Amino acid sequence: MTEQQIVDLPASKFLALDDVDEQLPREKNVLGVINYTSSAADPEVSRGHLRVDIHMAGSEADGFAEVWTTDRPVETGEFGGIGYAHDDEYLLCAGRIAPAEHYAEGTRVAYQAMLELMDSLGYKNCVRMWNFVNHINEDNSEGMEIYRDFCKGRAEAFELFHFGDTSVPSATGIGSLGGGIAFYVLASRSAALIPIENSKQISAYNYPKQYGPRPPKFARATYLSTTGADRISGQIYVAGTSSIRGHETLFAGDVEKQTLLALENIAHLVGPENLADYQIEQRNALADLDTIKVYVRHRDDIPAVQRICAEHFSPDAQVAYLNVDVCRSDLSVEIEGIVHAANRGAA
Ligand SMILES: C=C(O[C@@H]1C=C(C(=O)O)C=C[C@H]1O)C(=O)O
Repeated sequence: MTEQQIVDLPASKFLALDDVDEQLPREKNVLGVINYTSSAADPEVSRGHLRVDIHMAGSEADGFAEVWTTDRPVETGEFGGIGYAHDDEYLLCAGRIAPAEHYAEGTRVAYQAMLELMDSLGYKNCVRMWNFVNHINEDNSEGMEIYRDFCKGRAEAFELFHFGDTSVPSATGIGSLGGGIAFYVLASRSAALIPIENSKQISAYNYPKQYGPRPPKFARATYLSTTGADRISGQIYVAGTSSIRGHETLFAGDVEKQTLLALENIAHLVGPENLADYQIEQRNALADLDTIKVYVRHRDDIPAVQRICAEHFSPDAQVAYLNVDVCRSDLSVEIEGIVHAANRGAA
């Protein structure tokens, strides 16, 4: 594909879990269905697209399905325990690490399979990753917090594949309700990406050692556009964002203040001042965020978090609330989303 041929950008939306098959758009092909549901299942591709069940909801009524669609034909397969679907421009793949006493090695091996698959299919741009870690704040059998254990394996795998800090994807690393560790990835073949950091936060890959032996390797956001020259009409994938300034957690124990700071962090991240550092000309605000996931540690806090979010998000945005743990035990809330359609006003 040459730079002149314009490729569409990925499309995703949330559907209700019940009857998801009935609701799948008939005029499109399905790349993947990610069920945020009440049990875990290995990735599978028997229906001509990628399917994976991630244990993120106490009951099906609290869950939802994230559906990725495309106009191009979809091919599926499995490689080293990784299920995948791709349409010649975008690859969606998923893997799982069974419950274990420690996770660094299993994470490294599963990530290696995923990175090898990307290489072999020609998807060199790792756009966005989601990681769901059961017992994320508990210690492994050697006394290391499971999130830190996971971060170690991930850092090792990226290192083996020569991913420098500025080529890691934006990501989410969040608690789940069961199933060891599950992950899925969106990668692109010809669409270009720019990793974006937040000038008000230290890059996660530069966090000091107090947060674990290997830092979390992810970008704060990824700008994805059809060509490298297009700094106007791309999408922005916002990583899981929390109440962190510099590298420090702020407002521990105050969920409302933590929600407001997480929102402020996202507003700055996707806003014109931060994007100007990357010559991206978009004037986004929180109202431009869509397909939003809000992770809340304590179920009782959900109404307060919902109230604050409703004041900032577009009434038309899709927003899912999930009651799970967050990567640091002093964080009560975390928010992610995608700016799908750019607000193109010149910066
Ligand atoms: C909230 C933070 O990190 C979380 C953990 C991530 C990971 O390990 O992949 C990515 C984003 C967040 O889900 C943060 O460090 O700011």
